[in-house]
Amino acid sequence: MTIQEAGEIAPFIRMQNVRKVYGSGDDEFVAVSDVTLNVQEGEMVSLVGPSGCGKTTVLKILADLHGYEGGTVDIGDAEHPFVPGRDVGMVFQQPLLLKWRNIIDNVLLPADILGLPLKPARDRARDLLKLVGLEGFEKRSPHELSGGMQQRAAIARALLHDPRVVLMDEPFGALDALTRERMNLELLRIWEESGKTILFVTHSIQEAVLMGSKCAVMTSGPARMAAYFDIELPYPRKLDMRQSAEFGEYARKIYDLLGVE
Ligand SMILES: Nc1ncnc2c1ncn2[C@@H]1O[C@H](COP(=O)(O)OP(=O)(O)OP(=O)(O)O)[C@@H](O)[C@H]1O
Repeated sequence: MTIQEAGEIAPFIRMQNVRKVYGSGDDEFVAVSDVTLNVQEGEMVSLVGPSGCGKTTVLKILADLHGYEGGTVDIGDAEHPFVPGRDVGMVFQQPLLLKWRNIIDNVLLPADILGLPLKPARDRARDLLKLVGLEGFEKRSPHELSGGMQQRAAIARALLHDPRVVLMDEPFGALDALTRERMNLELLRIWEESGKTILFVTHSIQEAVLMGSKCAVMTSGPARMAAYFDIELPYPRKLDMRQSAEFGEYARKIYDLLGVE
């Protein structure tokens, strides 16, 4: 019986035993040895692990920027085929705004690339700038905005073409601690309002627990998926939850999986 016949909702993203090797021959390097990950539509999955364990590689495979040598990756279904160029939004550690474009024109970049009609795209860019708290900054240059504000603009840009999945690679890693905490709460709000499926890569165990509805823990040597579990903390998530026993248990579980004393 298939999952659909059993009455369950098929996962939106299905990665089974994915293996990725860089180079060949003597230079061969196994970046990811065995990743299995099912993501339902609308989930926020935090992907946590040490540097070099293959987190970015997993995102690149999902965005179809990389092939892979073993396993299977399926996204969407036959009725709604997934087209990475159209259906993925990406946010990186650096906002990567074009300095010669003002903020709204930066947010409009995917419309230029995908050839979307400009008028509705501009209206959507305005709405998204409002969603990320940048209303009134449309005409500013990137250098006039703080690092946190620039990253908000990058999030709006990633949402412009209404992607089905947003891949975020250490999006707040370059921000100071206080701004990072504020952005964590902002992203949770944006996620709840937009209903997007988000994969969120982080090195921070606390951030992984705070942000995730699910958490994937990856370890290195060899790089593999050590665990994948629900984070059943209530919503809306709040910073002071980090002091709760329940939060502490999730954090301890991840520390144990990563072999951190
Ligand atoms: N294009 C490439 N060619 C060869 N090796 C690569 C390439 N890209 C990544 N690697 C190697 O694959 C491993 C996994 O890299 P990846 O960037 O996925 O890790 P990561 O967990 O995202 O690391 P970080 O947290 O430091 O960003 C690393 O050892 C890296 O050196």
